[in-house]
Amino acid sequence: MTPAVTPADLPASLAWGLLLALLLALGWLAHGWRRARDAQRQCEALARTARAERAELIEGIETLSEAYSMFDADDRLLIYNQAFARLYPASAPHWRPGMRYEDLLRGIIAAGEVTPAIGQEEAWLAERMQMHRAPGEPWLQELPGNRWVRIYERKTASGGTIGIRADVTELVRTQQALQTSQAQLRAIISTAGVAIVTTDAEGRMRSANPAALRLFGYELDEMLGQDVAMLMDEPERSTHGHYLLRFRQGQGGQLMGRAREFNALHKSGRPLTVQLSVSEVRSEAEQLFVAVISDLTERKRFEIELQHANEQLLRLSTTDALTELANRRLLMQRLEDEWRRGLRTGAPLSLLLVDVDYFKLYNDHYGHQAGDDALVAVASVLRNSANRPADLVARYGGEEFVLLLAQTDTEGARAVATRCRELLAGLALAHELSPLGGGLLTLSIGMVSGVPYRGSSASQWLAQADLALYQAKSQGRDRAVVAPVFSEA
Ligand SMILES: Nc1nc2c(ncn2[C@@H]2O[C@H](COP(=O)(O)OP(=O)(O)OP(=O)(O)O)[C@@H](O)[C@H]2O)c(=O)[nH]1
Repeated sequence: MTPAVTPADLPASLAWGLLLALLLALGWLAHGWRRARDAQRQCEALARTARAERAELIEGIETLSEAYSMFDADDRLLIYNQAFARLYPASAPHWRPGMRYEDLLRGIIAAGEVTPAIGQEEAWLAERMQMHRAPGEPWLQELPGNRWVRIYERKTASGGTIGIRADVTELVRTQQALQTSQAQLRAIISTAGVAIVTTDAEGRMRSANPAALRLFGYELDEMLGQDVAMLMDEPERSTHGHYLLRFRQGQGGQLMGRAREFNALHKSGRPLTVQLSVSEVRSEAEQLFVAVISDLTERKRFEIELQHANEQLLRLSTTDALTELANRRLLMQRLEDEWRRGLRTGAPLSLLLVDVDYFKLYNDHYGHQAGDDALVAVASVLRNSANRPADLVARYGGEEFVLLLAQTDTEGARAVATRCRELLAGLALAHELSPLGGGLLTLSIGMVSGVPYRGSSASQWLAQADLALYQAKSQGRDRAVVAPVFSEA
């Protein structure tokens, strides 16, 4: 049996050697422990830094108004902000870090959160994944409720994908409203009955609606880019350039927005009367003029015809058909007018009531047609006897006539009466059955002259003329008698 060796049996040098080795081992262990502890501390510090940086990153992306998402090179979800989750609220609660983009997308599609995917889910997914793998230009995605996001994706250096989504609903809706109103405007312009021509600030035509092409007779390409003066007739054609220049210099412009008549020109050279109204449309980019033009040519022609017809009607309603003298209606109007004027001004007025003598006998003897001819001849004599502009010769009825002589006193009236009888005598119209004037047609005239006064009236005055005529008849006819009703002027 081998006896046990005790330290006391070892030589002293070996003991010292062992002790040294032990001390060295202890030192080495202590060093290793310190290194391990330092490494652990470093790791903890790095982890803290990483957590702090991630927290800062999250804080940073949460401050973005846009939705933010990031997927790694394996297309697994790394990080996203709440704005991204708010865009797809139904599927977002199921998102987990590390989930694949395709699965996230399937969740969105299944929840019906992308409008164009509804009803064609697989096809849309395939197309969307292709875009996601090779992102290009930003694009618009429609979400339910006519909401819109603008999506921009790009690849990171490590092969991941960053997605930025901006809610552009308001912008898109504004554009939609604008497009709707533009479409409405286009429809109105193209179907409008009035011509609408737009020009730039230099007067070059930018657009013309179908009514404008019809009105002016041009094709659209013959008008576009041309000076709008080609549609104008003189004098507007020559002055338009100057007017436009002055308008651009801030002078003139008084015609803007006001409808006015305008001389236009058809392609054929035919003049057109149009109504023109021009408005200025000024944006930051440019200045345009919009002209609304309606054709007045037909209306103008119709107006002239109507005016002629009205004049004709007025003439007919105030003219005696046989003699073409004023009729009784016009006489009574003028008599009232002159009466009132005389009251106001104190001017004298005369009235001659003229009657053909023995006209019944004339008719009976020569026939009614000859009687008509004789009345026409008498009318002509009377007309020639009273030829001042203010005189009025009227057929009062039957074979009776009235001469209304404004601003004429008794002497003037007598002179006119004498002229009537002499002119008729000059015609020497035979009236074989008349016992007067050597078998010629003669006239009896009752006259009234004076200044109208209050308390009397035009009709009383006419009655006095009738009385004077009656006296002329009873005194033997073929004469003129003055009624003593007014103070002689
Ligand atoms: N041809 C024709 N005759 C007319 C017209 N208007 C009235 N007369 C006629 O004129 C005649 C007027 O006759 P009276 O009123 O008796 O008067 P008179 O025969 O002229 O006799 P005194 O006036 O007394 O001299 C009638 O025979 C009417 O028929 C007309 O438009 N044409």
